[in-house]
Amino acid sequence: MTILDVADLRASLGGQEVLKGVSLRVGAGEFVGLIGPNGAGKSTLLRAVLGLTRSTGTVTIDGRAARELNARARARKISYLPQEREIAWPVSVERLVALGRAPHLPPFSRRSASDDAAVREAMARMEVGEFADREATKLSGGEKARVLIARALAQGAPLMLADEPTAGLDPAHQITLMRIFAGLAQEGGSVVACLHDLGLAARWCTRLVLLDKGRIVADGAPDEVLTAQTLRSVYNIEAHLGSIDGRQMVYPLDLAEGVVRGVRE
Ligand SMILES: Nc1ncnc2c1ncn2[C@@H]1O[C@H](COP(=O)(O)OP(=O)(O)OP(=O)(O)O)[C@@H](O)[C@H]1O
Repeated sequence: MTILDVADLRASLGGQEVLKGVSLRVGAGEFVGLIGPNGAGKSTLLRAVLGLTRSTGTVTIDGRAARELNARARARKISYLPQEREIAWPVSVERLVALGRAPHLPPFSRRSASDDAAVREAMARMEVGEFADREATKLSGGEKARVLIARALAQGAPLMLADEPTAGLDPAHQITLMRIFAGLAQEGGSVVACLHDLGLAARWCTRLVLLDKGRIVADGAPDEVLTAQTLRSVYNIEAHLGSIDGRQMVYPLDLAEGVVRGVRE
């Protein structure tokens, strides 16, 4: 079942065409890592899917044209974790996570028991329960990131779009998050996450989509996408490639034109 269908998406920012005809289908059960160098257009692609950046082409979400969905209906279909981790309001962590349930609540109604359960579960998953009563603006950068991820998880939409979700997280919480996203996919959900850590992307994603200069240049299983040649031509790096437990392993070593001593492909 296709949850997201993007066809010939084009977007321009500051007079430059940033997305140059991107087409992508994401099915239930997929954990897609959207990778590519800085400025490739990854965030713009997520924002265009959400209707936050003007674009041409078509976006279909769970069988319905995205343009026909109002903001609430869209938020029931897509959880979004933006790249910016600013928290504007001095509310408690628990209240902030609970905002994730807002698209599910009829106007002026209180949260139901199942909303409360979703909030508790999301907080437990991201291990933010211990600071439930603290003011969210006063947390550390990584703690704020975990709270915002918990809010996106509480939203409980079938599609999660996450922009650099592991940024600012310590290694244990990065792995926790990748496990959670892999778990969402295994339960039949879909995740598209912009990632710069190719090691995490290779290990946990079921599929990688490599964007470069506004175009998809590779799309497939991690070991098909992360080849020595693509790493050189798109990222300008040499990397050690291998496999652990049958999954692709990537360790960036040096710039492609740099001298890499003692390592042979
Ligand atoms: N508001 C804007 N006005 C003008 N140009 C913009 C704007 N936002 C983004 N861009 C440009 O569009 C291009 C794509 O940006 P985008 O943020 O989508 O890239 P990205 O792949 O997410 O990069 P990164 O990995 O650095 O986050 C970049 O060249 C960027 O400078």
